[in-house]
Amino acid sequence: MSTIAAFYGGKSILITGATGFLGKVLMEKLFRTSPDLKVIYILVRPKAGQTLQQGVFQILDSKLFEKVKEVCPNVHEKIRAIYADLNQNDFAISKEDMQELLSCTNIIFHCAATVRFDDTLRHAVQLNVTATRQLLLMASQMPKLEAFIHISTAYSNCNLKHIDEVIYPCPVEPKKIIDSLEWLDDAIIDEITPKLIRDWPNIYTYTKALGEMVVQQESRNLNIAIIRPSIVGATWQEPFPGWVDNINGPNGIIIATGKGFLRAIKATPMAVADVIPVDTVVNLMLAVGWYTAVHRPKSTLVYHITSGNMNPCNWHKMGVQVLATFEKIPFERPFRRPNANFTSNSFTSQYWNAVSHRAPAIIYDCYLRLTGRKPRMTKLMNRLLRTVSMLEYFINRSWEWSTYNTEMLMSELSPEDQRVFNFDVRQLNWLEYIENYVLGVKKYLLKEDMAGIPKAKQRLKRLRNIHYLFNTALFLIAWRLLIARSQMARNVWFFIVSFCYKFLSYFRASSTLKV
Ligand SMILES: CCCCCCCCCCCCCCCCCCCCCCCCCCCC(=O)SCCNC(=O)CCNC(=O)[C@H](O)C(C)(C)COP(=O)(O)OP(=O)(O)OC[C@H]1O[C@@H](n2cnc3c(N)ncnc32)[C@H](O)[C@@H]1OP(=O)(O)O
Ligand SMILES: NC(=O)C1=CN([C@@H]2O[C@H](COP(=O)(O)OP(=O)(O)OC[C@H]3O[C@@H](n4cnc5c(N)ncnc54)[C@H](OP(=O)(O)O)[C@@H]3O)[C@@H](O)[C@H]2O)C=CC1
Repeated sequence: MSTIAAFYGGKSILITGATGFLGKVLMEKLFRTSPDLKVIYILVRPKAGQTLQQGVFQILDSKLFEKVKEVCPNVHEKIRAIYADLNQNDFAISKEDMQELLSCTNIIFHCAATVRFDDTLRHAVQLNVTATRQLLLMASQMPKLEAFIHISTAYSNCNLKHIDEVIYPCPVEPKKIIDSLEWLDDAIIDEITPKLIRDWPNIYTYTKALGEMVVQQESRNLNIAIIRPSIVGATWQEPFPGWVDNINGPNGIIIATGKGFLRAIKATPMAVADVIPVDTVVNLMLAVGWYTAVHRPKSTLVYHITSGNMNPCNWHKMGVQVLATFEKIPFERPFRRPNANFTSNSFTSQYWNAVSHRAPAIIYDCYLRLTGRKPRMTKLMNRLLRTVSMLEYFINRSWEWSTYNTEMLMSELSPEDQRVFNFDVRQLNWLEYIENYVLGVKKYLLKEDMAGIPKAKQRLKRLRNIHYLFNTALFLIAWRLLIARSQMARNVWFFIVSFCYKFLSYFRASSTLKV
């Protein structure tokens, strides 16, 4: 029997961000390995036109929870959804619900966050910093609390090249920022944001760093641990390979490439693609929850869950395998044939954007106009290029994350726990993982049927022929224009034509002689 699975039996667990990508996989694993847990409280913000119960059923109806329903048929009775908005004071939780949470919770997993790179500083601080502070305050009033697990990101200190499993101080105290946001107006906040975030690439990573500082400062005598995953990708093994449910990070790029919208990207091919499967992250989270509660380390431990130092894969290898998978399993109705160029040069990148992205979009919009339809491709392309430009920072650099605490924890687990809660990324086969990832994007994100593959392959052939035809026509037009303007081009042209003519005459003469 797994010690970790047994530990969660009979426990009341509070999860924030349970409706998100990581939160759902966490709940699934908890129910599957510890079906005898008492209850999972989830803090859910109200959604228009949906009751809390409908929201829970929607989550449980997903394919992700199919196995759970077999091992834990009464799973819906063990989820207690609580109305909460982490942007509000006291999270807008009712008095009764708050009382229940305070008196019953044993373990907290704090996953909720805004992961948008372009959020306003006010909103990102509210969610990633102030809400964390408020949750810690709540935690300090929970008599039965055994562990508080805070989910941060490996990029919270991405302004450094080598990152240790420690909490780094931020230049400005989180409390000062929280206080000043109360009285500063939005226009001034926008103005000072670049000065505040300094060498962090975006508001998201900056506010996650502030969130960690808050955890350190407000930890009181709680048992706390911080987990820092790198780029969280589709499931590797559990409950089945390839599960994804949002377009963040690589997912959107895989769709844009597979659909033929994105054909070049400014990336450093040899930079480490530090993707980490979501089930690996969840296994570490559960192991950390157990270790923190049972072993009660004296200080707040930080755990890195990254792939680069143990089993590195670079963007070149990842890109080549993604493209190879599109050959076998193409996406339906692509705009152009998937192809991609990596370039680390700004000038070449702009050239590709003009030739491979903007020009085809303009041509397609002209076609839509001519056929009486509303043009839309240029707008879509501009939004995509804006998104890609925001991700570029992360695909043009490599970082080194130390993983002493994560390795220490691995060595503390029994062989059974190492198997059930496997977070040893050295066993990951990248080629297999990437293929399943792309397949998962097709099935679970795009909801495409595998029966459509032959038709998609036919369409790709047609697109290839159109591509060749278009390039030949373009070449001939360019050549014709060149001939009209340059004596040298004319001479070359006449030389080639007369050479071909002589060759053909010789060939005809020699074949006539043979007869
Ligand atoms: C040398 C030779 C090599 C040969 C081979 C070459 C092959 C190359 C081919 C490439 C194959 C693919 C391989 C994978 C490459 C992957 C690159 C991946 C980069 C990953 C970087 C991740 C960085 C992670 C850092 C930190 C990790 C974390 O801690 S948290 C999670 C990260 N958070 C996010 O990812 C959120 C980012 N998103 C946002 O902030 C917002 O979405 C936005 C600001 C980018 C856009 O916001 P907007 O207001 O416009 O609205 P929104 O509704 O959100 O979306 C608008 C449109 O944009 C599309 N969209 C959104 N996200 C993505 C995305 N990631 N990729 C692509 N498209 C995206 C979305 O569909 C919307 O489209 P429309 O509705 O049609 O307008
Ligand atoms: N995905 C990744 O690549 C990485 C993620 N992380 C970290 O992992 C954690 C989870 O990320 P992930 O699951 O990918 O993110 P998602 O965006 O998928 O999920 C975010 C969750 O937070 C909830 N949330 C947002 N705002 C509020 C609010 N005001 N009140 C209540 N709940 C709210 C969302 O609820 P709703 O469903 O209502 O929107 C959702 O459940 C985050 O802390 C993130 O920083 C770290 C590294 C990489």
